[in-house]
Amino acid sequence: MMLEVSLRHDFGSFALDAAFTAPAGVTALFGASGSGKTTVVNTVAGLMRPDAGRVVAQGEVLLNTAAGICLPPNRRRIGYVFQDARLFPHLDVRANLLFGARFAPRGATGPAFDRVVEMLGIGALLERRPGALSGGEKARVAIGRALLSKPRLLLMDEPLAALDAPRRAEILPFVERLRDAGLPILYVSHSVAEVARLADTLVVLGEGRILASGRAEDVLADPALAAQFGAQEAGALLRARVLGTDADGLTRLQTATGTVWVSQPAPVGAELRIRIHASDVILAREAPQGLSALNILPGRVEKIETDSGQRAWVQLRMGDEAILARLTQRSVTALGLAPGVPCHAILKSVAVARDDLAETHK
Ligand SMILES: Nc1ncnc2c1ncn2[C@@H]1O[C@H](COP(=O)(O)OP(=O)(O)OP(=O)(O)O)[C@@H](O)[C@H]1O
Repeated sequence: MMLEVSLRHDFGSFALDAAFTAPAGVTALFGASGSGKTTVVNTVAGLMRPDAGRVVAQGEVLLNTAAGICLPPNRRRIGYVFQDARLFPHLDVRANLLFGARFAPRGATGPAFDRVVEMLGIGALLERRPGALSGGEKARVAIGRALLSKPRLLLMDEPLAALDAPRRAEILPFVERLRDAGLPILYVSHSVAEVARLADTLVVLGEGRILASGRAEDVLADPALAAQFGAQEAGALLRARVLGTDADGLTRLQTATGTVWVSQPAPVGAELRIRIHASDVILAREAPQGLSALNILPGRVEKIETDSGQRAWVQLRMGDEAILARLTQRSVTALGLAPGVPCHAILKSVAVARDDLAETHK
């Protein structure tokens, strides 16, 4: 286990009682404003000491209030990227980056200065002060500074929240590169699109409690949690591999249960995540004929969750994966949907998670 966190804290007006574990990869901490995300991240970083808590990173105990252990932030080997970058205004970019390097422990592994500068595309900015940088450039320098401290874990607290859509789209590939390089990341976000694109593990926080924690695709496809993600944003994540491009330009993808076509070009063999919004799914009991929709996948109803309106969330199981559909309760009754019933999902629209992000924030 890469990270184990448990904490209890009472602010008086707000109490937090949360525990989760995270394997390697990107763990997204998702929750509404005020649900306690920053408090969790600050506890991991050592910026906050909870009433009771335990934090273990890669086997090393960073906090154990019961045993009186609480390592100071600079001894935790954790990089922290804040929402507002927090660069030193009187230092140029080079000096800001070198400040991070001062905290790198002797013998720690991680990319060297030149590599970080190249990876983040900040070579032309080294002599500038933060006041002369755009929001996206500041974010990249803040990531660079954190990386140069050679952390064992990177904490990112809504690093893109202060940025506009084009700037966000510019930074995300860098975060993906860090993920692919194997750096464990705890990523705070309340954007479902960001979570769908980046997260391996998803932890959902609500009013100081953990509502769910597990593989991102399982949590996103859980009908009991769909309301947390919102009627517009809720939807499942499927893994797909690019098979090729058809003569008409559509890209053919292989998912666990069938072929899916998307309009975005992608190289053969690439592993993609596709995101299917629950509101873009129609269910049919029989395989439909004479329909313009290209993407139809077979599955079996697993769970149905009615909401307070006239709607319901239906989870369709497809082997190891699942799709979520938002239907009226009238349709659920008319189709005779119940757990175990075989069904076909007609996908009105399928988006590659990467392009989906840009679209969602347009
Ligand atoms: N030092 C403090 N004293 C009192 N209450 C606090 C303190 N820090 C946080 N809180 C309260 O704890 C709750 C959780 O705050 P926290 O910043 O962890 O939430 P969050 O999920 O990160 O929110 P956001 O997405 O808005 O940043 C809030 O109600 C906040 O007012």
